[in-house]
Order: sequence, then structure tokens, then C-alpha cells
Amino acid sequence: MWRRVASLSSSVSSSFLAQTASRLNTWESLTTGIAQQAKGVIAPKEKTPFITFVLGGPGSGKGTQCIKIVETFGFAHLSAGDLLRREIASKSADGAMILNTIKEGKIVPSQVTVKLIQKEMELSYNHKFLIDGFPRTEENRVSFERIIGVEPNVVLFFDCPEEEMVKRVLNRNEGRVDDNLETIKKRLTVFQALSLPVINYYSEKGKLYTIKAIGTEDEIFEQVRPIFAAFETVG
Ligand SMILES: Nc1ncnc2c1ncn2[C@@H]1O[C@H](COP(=O)(O)OP(=O)(O)O)[C@@H](O)[C@H]1O
Ligand SMILES: Nc1ccn([C@@H]2O[C@H](COP(=O)(O)OP(=O)(O)O)[C@@H](O)[C@H]2O)c(=O)n1
Ligand SMILES: [Mg+2]
Repeated sequence: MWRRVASLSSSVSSSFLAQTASRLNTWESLTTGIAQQAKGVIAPKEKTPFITFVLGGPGSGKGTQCIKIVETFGFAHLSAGDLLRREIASKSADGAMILNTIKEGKIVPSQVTVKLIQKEMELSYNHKFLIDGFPRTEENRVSFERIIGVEPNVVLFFDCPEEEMVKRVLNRNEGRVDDNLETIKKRLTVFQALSLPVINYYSEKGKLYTIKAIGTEDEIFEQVRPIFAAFETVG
């Protein structure tokens, strides 16, 4: 599991691990991992996580392209929206609040979303993660950094004209409570006001890859493919 994997990087000094771990809720398993490694219980040959954030407005094609990236490059796909919808379906304590927030096209408190992502990462045996629809706000971004303690390697931005996004969302036909014109307008406003600053942040950090999200699914994937292919050759 990644949590275990993350704890076993033998090239990292123990004081760095301690500092990092103190910011994480994974302290317990980190220390367990270190102790196990010291005892030689687990082979210390594990990989550093490779994190991709997948950003873009509603209907820009994030989920569609993630499926292709998974097929071609073997990532684990963690859709923030799907995780939140699963919480609603499971009737968890936060379910009603999440449902109302999604209906309003607003953003669920970061702590809730980051915890769900964290759980999935911990359970995964993969070390390559596509985190789809996250971070959607600066608060999301900072919260991920604080709780998970890792920065993304790659940030994809699917850049799509609004009228195309609206058309796609209205045709999506997945029975989602937020795929109606009224909510889409709110989501587009939220995207402009809260998500674009995150995209600009990663642009300034030199981590942003902008994809022109118009054309067929395959044409768009041909813009995505070389980004990951380059990382594969680097190893
Ligand atoms: N390149 C494309 N051209 C036309 N429709 C698309 C394209 N990519 C995705 N779609 C469709 O648009 C809708 C939204 O795509 P989706 O991947 O769910 O976007 P997002 O996750 O960004 O909201 C879906 O019904 C999907 O099948
Ligand atoms: N990081 C996130 C991601 C989604 N969400 C909520 O979930 C809704 C659906 O997200 P999604 O990623 O499935 O939507 P699409 O962009 O794929 O259409 C958003 O409009 C938000 O209300 C959130 O609050 N925080
Ligand atoms: Mg989606």
C-alpha cells in the first residue's frame, strides 16, 4: 500500500521522515513501517509516489481522459467527485451536507475531500495517482499539502470553451443532481473564481500542462500521451 510504501524510502533521513510524518495523519503507520524496515520485515525497495492533478471546468473531459491515461500508463484514478458521490450513496454522516453542496455547485470543505483521497491513496498498491477534479480551490490545494504532505509532479489543465462544457454536461446523462443548467452556471462561476487561481499557481511553478480540450477524445489524448511518455522514459 502507498502509505506503507511512502514510509519506506530508505534514502530519506530519519529526521526528515519525522518532520514529514508529524504533518501527516499517517504517523502511526509510518513509525510502524520504519520499525518493520529496521527489523527487515519489509524489503525497502519501494517507489516514491507520482501525483498528477487533473483540472478543468465541468464537462471539459477530465474523467474521459483519465480513463485513457489509466489504460495507457497504469495510473490509479481517484475522482474527487466520485468519492464525494460515494459518500452520499453510503449515507455517511457527511452525506447530506455533501449532497447539498454539490446541488448548489459549491465546494465541499477541503478536510472532507482530502480525507477521502487520503484513504484511497493509502489503500492503493499503485504509486501513480491521477487525482481528478482536485484541487478546485486554494483551500483544497493547501489542505492536500498539509494533510498528505506531497506536491504534484504534473498538473493537467483541460482548457475548454464554456459553451462546449455546457453542451457536454447537459448531454452527459449520468443522472447527476448537478448536471442541469442552473447548477452548471454556478459551477462555471465557481470554476472561474476559485479554480483558475489554482491553475495559475501551478503555471507559475512550471508544473502546468495545458491541453486544448476540443476535438475528438482520441485527438485530445494525443496531446496528453507525450506528457506521460516523457516521464516514462525518464523512469
Ligand atoms: N472530446 C469530447 N468531445 C465530445 N464529448 C466529450 C469529449 N470528451 C468527453 N465528452 C463527453 O462529455 C461529457 C463530460 O465529460 P467528462 O469526462 O465527464 O468531463 P468532466 O469529468 O471534466 O466533467 C461526457 O458525457 C463525455 O462522454
Ligand atoms: N475537489 C472537489 C471536487 C468536487 N467537488 C464537488 O463535486 C462536484 C462534482 O465534481 P466532479 O469533479 O465530479 O465534476 P466534473 O467536473 O467532473 O463535472 C463539484 O461541482 C463540487 O460540488 C468538491 O466540492 N470538491
Ligand atoms: Mg468528472
